[in-house]
Amino acid sequence: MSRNESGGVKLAERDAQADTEQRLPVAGAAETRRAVARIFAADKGRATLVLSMYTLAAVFSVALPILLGEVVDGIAAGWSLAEINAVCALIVGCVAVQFVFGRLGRLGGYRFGERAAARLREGVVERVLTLPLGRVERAGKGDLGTRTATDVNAVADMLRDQGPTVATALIEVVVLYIATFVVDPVLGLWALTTIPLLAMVTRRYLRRARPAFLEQRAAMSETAETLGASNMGARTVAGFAMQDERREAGYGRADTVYTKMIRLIKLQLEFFPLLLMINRFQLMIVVLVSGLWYFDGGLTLGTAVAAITVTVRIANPTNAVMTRLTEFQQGGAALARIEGVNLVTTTERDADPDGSDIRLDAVTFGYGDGPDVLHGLSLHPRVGERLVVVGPSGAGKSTIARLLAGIDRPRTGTAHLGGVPVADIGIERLRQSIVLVTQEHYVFAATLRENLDLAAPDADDAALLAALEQVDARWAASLPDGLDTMLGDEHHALSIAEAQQLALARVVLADPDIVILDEATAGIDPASAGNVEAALAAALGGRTVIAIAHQLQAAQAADRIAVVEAGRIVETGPHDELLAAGGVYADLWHAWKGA
Ligand SMILES: Nc1ncnc2c1ncn2[C@@H]1O[C@H](COP(=O)(O)OP(=O)(O)OP(=O)(O)O)[C@@H](O)[C@H]1O
Repeated sequence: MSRNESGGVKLAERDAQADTEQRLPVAGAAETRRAVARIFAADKGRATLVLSMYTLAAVFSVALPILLGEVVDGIAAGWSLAEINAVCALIVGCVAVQFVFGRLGRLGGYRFGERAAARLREGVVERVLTLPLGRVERAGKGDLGTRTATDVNAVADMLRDQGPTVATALIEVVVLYIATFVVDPVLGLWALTTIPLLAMVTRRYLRRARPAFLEQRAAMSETAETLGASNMGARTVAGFAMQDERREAGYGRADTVYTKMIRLIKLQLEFFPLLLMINRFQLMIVVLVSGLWYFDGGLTLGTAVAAITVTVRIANPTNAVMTRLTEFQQGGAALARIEGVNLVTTTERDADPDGSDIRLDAVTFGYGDGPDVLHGLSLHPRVGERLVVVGPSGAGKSTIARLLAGIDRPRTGTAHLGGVPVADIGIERLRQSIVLVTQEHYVFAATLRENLDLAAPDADDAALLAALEQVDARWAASLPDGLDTMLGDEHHALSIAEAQQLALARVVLADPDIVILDEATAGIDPASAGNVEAALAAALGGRTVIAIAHQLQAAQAADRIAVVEAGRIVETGPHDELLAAGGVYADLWHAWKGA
């Protein structure tokens, strides 16, 4: 099977698997409420100040209808012009004060939201970085991507924009209800009569909307997953004429999102007209009662006007709260998903290795619920040895690398570093001992210096340049701004080979005891790959190097070669010995030489 074909089969297998992969958990309502409480507790002072501003703004705003009622009664009682003017001036004063508190509150609310969103974003990224790589991979790129980007943005939007609006409106509603009691306690009670109805309708809506929002967001994640897979594997999709299949998969996902959205819209179409009716009903009750009472002589005209004006004003903030409930639900669903990342249970990784002896003993391993791909395999690289692992495509070479690097745990048998299971060693500690370099390299949109010193924050420029030289990265010398050159697609884009050399330079700088290279020079053209490998070998002298290689050239120079076939080690020994033995390695060598 050619490399391209093997890649195609793997893509198809892995993509099909993505559906059944272990999704990250989603937090329940109680956990989400605790997350909200944590957000507020983290900036308690500012939150209290902002809420006080909102309350003051609401209090000064209800002064207007109450004072208006006073003016009406004052006119009826024969107030002088000066008295009327004084109350009107008071009204203007209240409006001005309300405006100032309102603006300050909004500004403070926005700042609070911005800071909370930033903390949330940092928190989730930090958490993802502490998760074992195997768990992150199983979560699926689409799901994780949606949680760390789309969901965090939705919560940020809720905290920054919707949050202050809803908080202001909620406080206004409460203050307005209190005001109806201040105007007249009996009318206040009448205004409250529609509350049970409102609570019932809202509760019913929220109960049905929460799962609907969660389902809609999950469907969006799955769409991102499917489209991402088609995108990443575009060449393979074309090579295997899988366009129709992929298109159908995309349509299928989009259809699910559409169905979920329609369900939500239907829920809202039921809820909002009901809300409007309840508002109107409340106003009708207060107008009717205060009107009848006024004509009966039990109420002054001013009190009736004040009660009706206050009740009219209840509708606006109530609607503002309810309309934004939708965004709040979206934000709540997004927060539940972000909080879910914190709920991922991982075994405590606190084992402390004694030395740098690494070994696999009788390990079996398979992906997910799939069959074993390694069968009782043992491999013991000697300390300081350069061991090359070769074998046909799909034999299990990369899987060996993953077990040695502690990304996955064996099903049975042991993968030990310094006498303890590799997968039990804390990520930070493990990275001091082992670095795995694969074909996937990431070039950060940052300077060359920043791209390098993430592997060794204390290294000076001379050390960074020496590391580049040690991996034969001559291109670095001709960069316009040297180590200060900005890298990344929008600045100075590196070729695949250059990005691989950058990754290898990071290994030199990180200086771990054990380096695992999984086809780490595959993107470099074969002629230069030899130079890079020789330079790297010199740089890594004294380290244990386990290299997975397709190019058998690398094997020739190794201390020892391990040949893997169908998940088992079938031969080990130095090049000359294996060649003379005339077994699997000799066949591979001759085939490679012939090619
Ligand atoms: N993430 C995965 N999910 C499911 N199966 C996988 C996954 N990765 C590898 N496999 C399967 O495990 C087996 C061993 O794969 P592995 O990548 O270790 O082989 P390899 O020798 O490194 O192959 P290659 O030389 O093509 O990279 C193959 O059958 C492969 O299809």
